[in-house]
Amino acid sequence: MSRDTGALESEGHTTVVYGASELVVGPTADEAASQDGNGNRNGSADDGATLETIENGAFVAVDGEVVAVGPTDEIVREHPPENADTAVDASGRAVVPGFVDPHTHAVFAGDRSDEFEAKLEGTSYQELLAQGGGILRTVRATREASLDRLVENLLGHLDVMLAHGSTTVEVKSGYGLETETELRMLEAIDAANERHSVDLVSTYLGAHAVPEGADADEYVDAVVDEQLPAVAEQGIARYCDVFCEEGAFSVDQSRRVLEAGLEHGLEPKVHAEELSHLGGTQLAADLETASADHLLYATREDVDALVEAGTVPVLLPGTAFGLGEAYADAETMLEAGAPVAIATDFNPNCYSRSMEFVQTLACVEMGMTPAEALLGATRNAARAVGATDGTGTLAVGAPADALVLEAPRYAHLAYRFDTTAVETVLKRGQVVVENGTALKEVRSS
Ligand SMILES: N=CN[C@@H](CCC(=O)O)C(=O)O
Ligand SMILES: [Zn+2]
Repeated sequence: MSRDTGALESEGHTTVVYGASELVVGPTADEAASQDGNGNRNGSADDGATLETIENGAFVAVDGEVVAVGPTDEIVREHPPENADTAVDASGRAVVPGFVDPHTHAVFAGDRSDEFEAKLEGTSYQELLAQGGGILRTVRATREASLDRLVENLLGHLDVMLAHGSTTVEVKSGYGLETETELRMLEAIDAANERHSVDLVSTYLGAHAVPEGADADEYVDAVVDEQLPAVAEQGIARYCDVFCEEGAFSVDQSRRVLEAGLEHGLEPKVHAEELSHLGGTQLAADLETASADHLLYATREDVDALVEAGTVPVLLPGTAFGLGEAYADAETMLEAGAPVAIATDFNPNCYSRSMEFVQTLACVEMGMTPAEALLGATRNAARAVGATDGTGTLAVGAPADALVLEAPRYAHLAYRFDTTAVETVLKRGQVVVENGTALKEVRSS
């Protein structure tokens, strides 16, 4: 993740956001200090107790970094809004940290809307894949797409994500399944990160599917011997991920890929227990991966292993929603003390770019509270992508990535499921979305 790229120059810039009916700073101090920091399940049952909020709150940022947070009267006395380069009157509005979307496949080409219709008629996700559809179909379209096309597609998605409050987004490769296209996807992510004010975290996912006509073991050889060294040489991926699933990669094959990634300096992540229980979660715990993602079929033992390993469970309720599957057991994870994160999983099989909708699903379908969902979309999501600089909070020292809601309470994020509740987005202390519309400064050429 790069903080000095994108369209924004923040040197010397001062920002004051004041008058917020509810300013969400982040998790309560105790939780932030604790190992789990998951919210209310181990402590108070009071929803609001999980987040530090300030009534009539304000914050100040200098050079895109929060330098003061507190009650508006105290803050504006020291930092009069009229002296600031950016001043936002948030009266009657909740202000929350910008969302971190820690799991997306947002760079791709092609259209799979007809597969949605096939699924409605009863064809399963795995059947589509076995017929050369699904991921393999997007692979064919992505291999044919130029770098410029992929960058433009991704920038368009980032505009939508930003307007829905995502200020940091993880993006995976995985629709190339050969060196040239995997590198082109990672280059597209790198180029979009340079040009767009959303911060991107880049993940290499060469082991996303077995290419058509290939043998899985031989393909793993190609990932380990050819793709990974080439990706590492370019230095444009932070993480290495693998789809550990029947019909994709076994636990042993997944381990080979992730261990080879580690040798090349890429931190591991796993798509685990999405469509069946295969053992990817135990592998994640064994390798102490940054995150284990999906977890629809994870057992209590798996969850305990994740907690022990300090691996963040990333839940993707949009995928279960789209596939009509049962949801991951978030409540068991929270009760076990796991710092549950949530993500869109935006991809051609899960067409949602909205972390707000994900918060609604987290609450309505997975039994999370609005506070747990917001923590999952901010601080815990930041942990899943290794952002340890305060991203996902508005505490002093954190990047000043903030959302002003067209609503008086943060609970509206999960409560509403119509249009966006996000009115204004600040990235590193500068307004990049106003009245729900991305400003042209969001992108550079
Ligand atoms: N499950 C594997 N990968 C994606 C889906 C990608 C696709 O269907 O194109 C996921 O995380 O949901
Ligand atoms: Zn995924």
